[in-house]
Amino acid sequence: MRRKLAAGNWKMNGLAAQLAEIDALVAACPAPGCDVLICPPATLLAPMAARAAGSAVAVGGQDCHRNASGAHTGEVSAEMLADAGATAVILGHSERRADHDESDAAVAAKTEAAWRAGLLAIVCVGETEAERDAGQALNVVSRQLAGSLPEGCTAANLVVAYEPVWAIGTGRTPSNDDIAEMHVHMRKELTARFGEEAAGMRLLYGGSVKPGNAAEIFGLSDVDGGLVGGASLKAADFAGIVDAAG
Ligand SMILES: O=C[C@H](O)COP(=O)(O)O
Repeated sequence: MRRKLAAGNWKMNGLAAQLAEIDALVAACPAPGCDVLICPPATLLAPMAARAAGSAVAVGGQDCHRNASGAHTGEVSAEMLADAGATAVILGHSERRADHDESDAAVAAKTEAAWRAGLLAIVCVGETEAERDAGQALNVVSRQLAGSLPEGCTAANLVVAYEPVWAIGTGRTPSNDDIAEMHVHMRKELTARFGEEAAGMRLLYGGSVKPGNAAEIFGLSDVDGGLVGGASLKAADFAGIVDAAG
């Protein structure tokens, strides 16, 4: 039985004043029925981890460099994330693939870096609207999985997040049938490559998840929780999504 995961991605949002939302989330989720993770901007990681210490809310990073340290101005390593209190890191988000030209190979290298630092890697995949319209969604995700996942993926070190690019921040979501089809497809691909281990890997859906649609989406075949952007910024909204996952 896979324990569901409700993961929040604050993206480039949040100043110190917003740490009050973590206090509220911790108070609202004393004993959640799923794993709960918030990935703030790097500037808030350490203070957020300190405030969430001892609670059911874990914190994670939004990206990491492939190297542990060195002359890479502006970058943050997986070791630094772990040092700041992170237990997980989002990798290969479509915004990073688009804004920073991250290739599948770069995402695979970052995944290995995350493991080196003891972090859970949450690897994102997903098609554009043009790719879906062209009937290529399954193929695109297969290709991304093949290139972005290194050897050695296990249920304990990997989560895959399916985020159709056109559903992110738009209020639009695929049909339930399309979400289920993709998740079943991903499980099949992961099983072909990683064998029985794939049965325990958690597959998240992301893209316009809200308290109002979370329970329905999380109830679909092979959907093991969500990666949530906008609706993770307010504790009241995210607590509703945590409830839906539990
Ligand atoms: O990482 C989160 C996703 O990009 C989803 O964002 P959203 O919930 O604001 O659509």
